[in-house]
Amino acid sequence: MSPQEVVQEGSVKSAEAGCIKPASVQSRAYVTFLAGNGDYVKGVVGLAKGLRKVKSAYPLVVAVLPDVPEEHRRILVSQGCIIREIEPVYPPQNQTVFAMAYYVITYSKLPIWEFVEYKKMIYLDGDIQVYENIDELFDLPDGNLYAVMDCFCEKTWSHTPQHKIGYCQQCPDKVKWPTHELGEPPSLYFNAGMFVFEPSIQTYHHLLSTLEVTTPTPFAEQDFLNEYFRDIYKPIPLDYNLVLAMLWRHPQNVDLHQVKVVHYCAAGSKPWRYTGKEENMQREDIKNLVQKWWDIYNDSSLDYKNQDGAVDVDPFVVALSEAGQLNYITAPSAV
Ligand SMILES: O=c1ccn([C@@H]2O[C@H](COP(=O)(O)OP(=O)(O)O[C@H]3O[C@H](CO)[C@H](O)[C@H](O)[C@H]3O)[C@@H](O)[C@H]2O)c(=O)[nH]1
Ligand SMILES: O[C@H]1[C@H](O)[C@@H](O)[C@H](O)[C@@H](O)[C@H]1O
Ligand SMILES: [Mn+2]
Repeated sequence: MSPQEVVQEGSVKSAEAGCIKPASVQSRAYVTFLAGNGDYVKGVVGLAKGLRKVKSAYPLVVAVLPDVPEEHRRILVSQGCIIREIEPVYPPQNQTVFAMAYYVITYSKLPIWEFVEYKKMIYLDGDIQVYENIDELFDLPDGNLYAVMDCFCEKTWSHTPQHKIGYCQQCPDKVKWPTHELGEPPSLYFNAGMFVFEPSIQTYHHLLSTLEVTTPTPFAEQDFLNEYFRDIYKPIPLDYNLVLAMLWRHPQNVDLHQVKVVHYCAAGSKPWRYTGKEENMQREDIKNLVQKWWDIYNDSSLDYKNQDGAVDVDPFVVALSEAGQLNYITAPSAV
């Protein structure tokens, strides 16, 4: 039997466990985003293997831009991922200087709202690793966007009033927000490398039409999503997206033993590019976390083909998947 099975009305049969899951549970997936022909594909392979290691019950969908080469798509399918090609989304023309020049491509994350064959999804950046099962987040009440609060202390934030006065929402009592001079403190702000959301075509169209009249800002789609979802944003514990700078900026807020998800976003921390030369990269905790990522990436027992019950992927299914035609077909559970 092929691992991919067509969703029948109401329920789906899992090839691995042979059990019937209600449609409401089956229509859940993790989703990540991949652009270009560079090395981020390694991050996504690591993520697929990490989700498998923690026995996540849901597949990993990879939203790929047209510039992701065939070879990379094949690698991802062979790791049990579902490939969905998306069209790029561009911000309006502007002179904006992004915090990182390449953040211009992260607006292309927005088409994941079109994946309405899933009722609920958890978005994860390709530079994230999942060390404990987080499937429970799918059970959070509908109607909100859930994510972890960001930290404003790194240099990338130096353009903001928060950074300039030393205020951070992670530690709001350390330097108090000067309400007398600046009015109300800024709304809670999430890191957009991880969030729980509900796909919706209506929301997608509204996101695009709003983007057309929104001036780009340094944190690109992260700023945009924060503004757009301001009223329904609900913070979740930082264990679900440890932004690495928290380790040296707010160590009192972090208990590494509790952390389930690590986001290798600090400068120099992407495991597949790690040299140890950048600031803070010689810390023992960072070296351990980079090693932990490699341990999963290099563990061949976590390759999809080596999983009990996994079947070699049918090349025809691969081709269809690459063409973006498999919207209504599920991947095996646990990616
Ligand atoms: O060449 C690239 C660059 C990025 N990506 C994808 O885009 C994601 C975002 O890039 P980074 O993870 O390098 O960026 P940061 O973690 O520093 O960025 C943070 O800020 C960004 C824009 O402000 C986005 O919101 C991003 O999701 C958020 O985690 C990557 O994980 C990856 O999934 C690629 O596929 N190829
Ligand atoms: O999303 C960005 C990014 O992940 C940065 O690397 C980090 O410094 C941030 O605080 C942030 O907002
Ligand atoms: Mn990231």
